[in-house]
Amino acid sequence: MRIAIIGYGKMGHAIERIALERGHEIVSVIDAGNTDSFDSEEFASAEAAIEFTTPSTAPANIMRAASKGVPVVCGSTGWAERRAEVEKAVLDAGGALLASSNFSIGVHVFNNISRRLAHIMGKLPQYTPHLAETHHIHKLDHPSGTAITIAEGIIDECPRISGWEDEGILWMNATEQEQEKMTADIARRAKEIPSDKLPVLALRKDEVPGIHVVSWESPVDAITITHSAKSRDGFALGAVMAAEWIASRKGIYTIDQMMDDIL
Ligand SMILES: NC(=O)C1=CN([C@@H]2O[C@H](COP(=O)(O)OP(=O)(O)OC[C@H]3O[C@@H](n4cnc5c(N)ncnc54)[C@H](O)[C@@H]3O)[C@@H](O)[C@H]2O)C=CC1
Ligand SMILES: O=C(O)C1=N[C@H](C(=O)O)C[C@H](O)C1
Repeated sequence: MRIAIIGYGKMGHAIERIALERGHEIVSVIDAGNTDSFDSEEFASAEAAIEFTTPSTAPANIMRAASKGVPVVCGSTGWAERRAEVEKAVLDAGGALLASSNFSIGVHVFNNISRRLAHIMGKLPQYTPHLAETHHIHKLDHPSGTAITIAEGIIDECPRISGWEDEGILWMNATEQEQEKMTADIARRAKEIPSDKLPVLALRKDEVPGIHVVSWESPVDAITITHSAKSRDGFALGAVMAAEWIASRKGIYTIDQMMDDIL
């Protein structure tokens, strides 16, 4: 099928490689310097566009692609507050959108396990939850979109957890002295987080593609589940599969709808 790539950074390059491996044609590549290509015939000829850019640019890109009649798969994170506006614009344009904080099949499995665990923990008040995410130092948003999605799953399933709270960010490439200060700030903030809130901690280190850790701790033990991405290929493969899935559809879809359909 004919695919347009919006955002030719780390994910855009991985998506291009995997889309070509799966026999697709890349008809248009749009990055910050050539956004006028949205108006090109090549872009309009795409059967789906895959958007991985930045929190501030994703909403306009999705709406622009939808206005050209191209179904959109969006992996950009950090724009949740504009979701309703974007979805309305896509529906008004008669378009299609599947936006997800994480396209990896493994994260989909992990999230289901985390939800099940949270459901069980609803009956075990001695366990306190914690969520930590680790990503590369270039990441613009925190906590990660995936962490927010996992947190929302825990909140849905465990009645005594009514929300999540940002515990802070720890830059692990900082000097020892800076790290000590950040750790002290995080510890101070952690003490202020009420027991009905899930603390979410962000760590930034080197080129880590993405690690998410959910733990439930009681006075006598701890249960910990981890998803660790080995590269960006799992995210890129899921995004290309999502483009294949959405090409013939109209409307707003979730990753769960797609995964339930294909798995
Ligand atoms: N949903 C998922 O599975 C995943 C989501 N992400 C998210 O995807 C986004 C991109 O991640 P990376 O590729 O690692 O970032 P990156 O920084 O390597 O690439 C972003 C690209 O977008 C381009 N860009 C900026 N403004 C633009 C505009 N107005 N139009 C078109 N292109 C524009 C930049 O020039 C850059 O090439 C981030 O929000 C990240 O959190 C990343 C990995 C997996
Ligand atoms: O910025 C990244 O790299 C990633 N972002 C997504 C997120 O915010 O959850 C998905 C993945 O963890 C990598």
